[in-house]
Amino acid sequence: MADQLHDGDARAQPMLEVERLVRRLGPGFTLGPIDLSIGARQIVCLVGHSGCGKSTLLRLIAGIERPDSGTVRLDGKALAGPGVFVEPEKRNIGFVFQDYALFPHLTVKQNILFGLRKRPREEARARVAMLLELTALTAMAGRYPHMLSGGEQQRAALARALAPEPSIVLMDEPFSNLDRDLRERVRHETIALLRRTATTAVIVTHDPEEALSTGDRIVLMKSGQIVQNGTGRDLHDRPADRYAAEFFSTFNRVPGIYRGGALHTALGAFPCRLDLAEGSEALAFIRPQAVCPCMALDGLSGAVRSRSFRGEIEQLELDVEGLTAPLVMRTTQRLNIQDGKLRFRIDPETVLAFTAA
Ligand SMILES: Nc1ncnc2c1ncn2[C@@H]1O[C@H](COP(=O)(O)OP(=O)(O)OP(=O)(O)O)[C@@H](O)[C@H]1O
Repeated sequence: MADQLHDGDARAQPMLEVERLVRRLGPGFTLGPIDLSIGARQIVCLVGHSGCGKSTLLRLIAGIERPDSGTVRLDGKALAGPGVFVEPEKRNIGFVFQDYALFPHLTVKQNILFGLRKRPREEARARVAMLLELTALTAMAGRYPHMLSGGEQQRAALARALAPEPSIVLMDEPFSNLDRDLRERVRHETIALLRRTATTAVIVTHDPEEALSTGDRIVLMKSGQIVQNGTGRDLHDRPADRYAAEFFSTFNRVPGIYRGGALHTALGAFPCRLDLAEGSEALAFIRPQAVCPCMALDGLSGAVRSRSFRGEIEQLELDVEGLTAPLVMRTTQRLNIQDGKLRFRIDPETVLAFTAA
């Protein structure tokens, strides 16, 4: 699988290394200290809610912003650190901005050629032709940016960023200007292109699904810090804390008491390990799809408060004795509910437990 393949690369050959990186922005926000290592050919998604510092970290790597302390190293060469600061244009880093920032007065071809000014003419021409073909823009080479669709502009911006053969490409919310359908297709094409050209990339997004489906690794940030760094499966299935859990999924939060290595709730006891004293309050995080309809008479039961059919799945809210909030259930089963009551069980495999505070 791609995940494992690229994970292996990260350990063998770190390409971008960020160590103890700190940037203070005014009195209210400090980024870091950040430690991050990215392997060659990895695609890393930087995610987190608005204002958590994703763009600031990207700008520090690019050199658009200067760190207060810490180091940035690319291919073993220090770009920022004590007594060192390499200007952005000398970093061998490609950048794709949210608005693509194509030069409006230059054609697609001229935009791509821009980063190749110092190359011999023939070599630059050949490279532009290759990139136009890769991005399926050959027929549009003579058009100006305003004559392109959003998806085409995005591809042109990527071609321009890839032209000088950068060590790494940084992309800040590169798909957010596209509408939903186009967004998925352009994202797919972009990732395929990054793979085909064996490009290392860091992509900023605030969209959890986009991160899960795009990144070999996901770096989740909160208030200027990295909360968790791992594969999509790690972050989705084994979130480090409540913030990480709730960033990627919705949950029923069911209160309970931690005792004897299990969380005892109104829905049963769930084995878990928490750094809490016996008898402490804690929360079970139960995914709606872990609430499963069942026939067993000794199972749990709830009164159906609402039903919402959504095509592939149906979402229900159940009033369950001992719970103050309705329990949300999502199922692909077609339910035949008599007398407004439903029996269910909880799949304990996916239940998470967190401290209540
Ligand atoms: N030049 C600046 N001076 C002071 N504060 C700043 C400056 N630039 C950004 N900030 C603050 O730093 C924090 C991080 O900003 P940043 O743009 O890195 O977040 P982000 O995670 O990329 O957010 P978004 O998803 O909304 O783009 C925010 O609270 C922002 O208001």
